[in-house]
Amino acid sequence: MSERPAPQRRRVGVLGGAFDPPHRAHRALAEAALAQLDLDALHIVPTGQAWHKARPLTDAAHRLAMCQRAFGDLPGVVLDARELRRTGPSYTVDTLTELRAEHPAAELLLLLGADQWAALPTWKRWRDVLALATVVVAQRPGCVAPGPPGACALSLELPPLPVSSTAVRAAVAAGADEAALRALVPVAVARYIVEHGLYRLPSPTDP
Ligand SMILES: Nc1ncnc2c1ncn2[C@@H]1O[C@H](COP(=O)(O)OP(=O)(O)OP(=O)(O)O)[C@@H](O)[C@H]1O
Ligand SMILES: O=C(O)c1ccc[n+]([C@@H]2O[C@H](COP(=O)([O-])O)[C@@H](O)[C@H]2O)c1
Repeated sequence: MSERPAPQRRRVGVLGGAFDPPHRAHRALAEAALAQLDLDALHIVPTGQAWHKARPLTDAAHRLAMCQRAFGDLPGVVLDARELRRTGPSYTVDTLTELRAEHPAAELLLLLGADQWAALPTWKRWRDVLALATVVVAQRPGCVAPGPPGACALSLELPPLPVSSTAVRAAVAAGADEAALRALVPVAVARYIVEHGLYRLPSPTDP
């Protein structure tokens, strides 16, 4: 008697970030995850209140609109605004706990750049994060990331991409136009930044 193959567990990826703004490395990370991890869905989760970042984040509505433009066309992507709706600091353990309840049988795969993998021991209830999800790490230029002692993660194949949201904001503040921004962020995000005047330094003529 032939045995039936065990049903595949649903695989749900989670890519969280401030996305202030989303840039080409975020997009490459999402594409690599979809291509390499056999995901049924990839939740893009913009951070509500980033307790771990010193600067205030740009309005949630702008960051969500830019995520729509950066990731919305990728198959399987779910724009997940739960952290924007939640009051109080955004903790990944809360998001994963909710996703676990919504997808009880699924494997959750949490995507992290190497900097956040190295910073994991500073996260709220980080051991619970590791129990709730399989961590998948993308290397990041300039960051050697051993992760917490004894903790394991999968790694994503991704060429090193030396781009950050900090560099994008600095480029706009230094006067980069839409054409120059396209090297750093997806085309539709570059257009959105310029149309909405995001990240510009206030000029003396501004009201
Ligand atoms: N160039 C990159 N290569 C690999 N991972 C990245 C890269 N940039 C961001 N990430 C990862 O994407 C996730 C979201 O990052 P985030 O939105 O904070 O962007 P950022 O570029 O690090 O922002 P900022 O410069 O404002 O700190 C994090 O897990 C981060 O490690
Ligand atoms: O839960 C935490 O304590 C925690 C601490 C630092 C970062 N995170 C999450 O990790 C993701 C990437 O963080 P960042 O700073 O690179 O945008 C994002 O979803 C953050 O909310 C989560």
